[in-house]
Amino acid sequence: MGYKAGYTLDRVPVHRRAHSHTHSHTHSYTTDTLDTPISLPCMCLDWGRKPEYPEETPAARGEHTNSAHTGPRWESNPRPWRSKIMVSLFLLSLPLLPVIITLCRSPLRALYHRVCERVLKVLRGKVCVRRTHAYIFCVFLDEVVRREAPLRVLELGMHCGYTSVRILRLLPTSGTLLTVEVDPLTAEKGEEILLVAGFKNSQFQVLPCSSAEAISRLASHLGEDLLDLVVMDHDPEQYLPDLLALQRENLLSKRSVLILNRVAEAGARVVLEYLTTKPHDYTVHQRFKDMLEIRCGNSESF
Ligand SMILES: C[S@@+](CC[C@H](N)C(=O)[O-])C[C@H]1O[C@@H](n2cnc3c(N)ncnc32)[C@H](O)[C@@H]1O
Repeated sequence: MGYKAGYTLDRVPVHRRAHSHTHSHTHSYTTDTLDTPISLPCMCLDWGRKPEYPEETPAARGEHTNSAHTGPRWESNPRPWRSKIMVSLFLLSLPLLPVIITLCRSPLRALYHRVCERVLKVLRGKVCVRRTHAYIFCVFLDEVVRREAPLRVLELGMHCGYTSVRILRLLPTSGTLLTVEVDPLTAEKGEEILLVAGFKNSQFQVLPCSSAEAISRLASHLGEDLLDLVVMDHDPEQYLPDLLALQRENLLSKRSVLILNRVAEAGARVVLEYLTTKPHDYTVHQRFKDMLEIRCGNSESF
């Protein structure tokens, strides 16, 4: 089999070494640590391309592509394992890329810094908005729970239990929390979090179902009691249907308090409109950003 001219990394023409090998390759470079030349074009950039050496494919040699190899694979077809090694080396060196760019003094470094700054800015903006909202909502909620010291609390939308923990830690000793989460897996994790946080099953109950379903079964959980506090943090489109269901089931008293989160969302508009049409039944006690505290009954009932 013939060869074409090429040079090793130490500038030795390839043909001197290629004689001792059964294969030689076009545009090959070798290092002293490897016995056979490495075909650089084969490394990783030729995925999906047609074979550069059609005469060396198993098909061209009359072999079936799935046939079992009798000898070591690298002897009959050396490229795949070399390619894998080179791809692995390339991938392993990727984490070093920022260090290399930072060390070299070039316009590339300035560009790299600018890209990093932009990415951080975008990420920081997104993360902060969410964190701030969750935090402000909990501060808002904490203040109401401290002030009202509710004994029976219903939370709609537990997710993984962050607000549940905040409520539970402020409840009076005999206070209990019923919390609803429609996603069963999330409800399971949320319950685990409450238990790990140190709360007991006598203090809370997780209802893994929709808010509508939970409300229809709530009387059996509450017995003679009514709800002192209802926290709506699930689906804003469900706020009005759920409020109407709570009324129908006679689960609210003249002293019940409702906390609604994310009322700026389009789905919550109908509940706000409804509340304005019932000034004798509901009073907006405070509004902060998109959070509302509503009292059942007008201000004279308090
Ligand atoms: C914004 S997250 C609640 C966050 C939680 N209160 C906290 O701060 O930790 C809304 C949750 O409500 C759940 N959810 C949405 N619609 C629901 C429904 N109709 N009934 C019960 N849960 C619902 C979602 O699965 C989601 O986990």
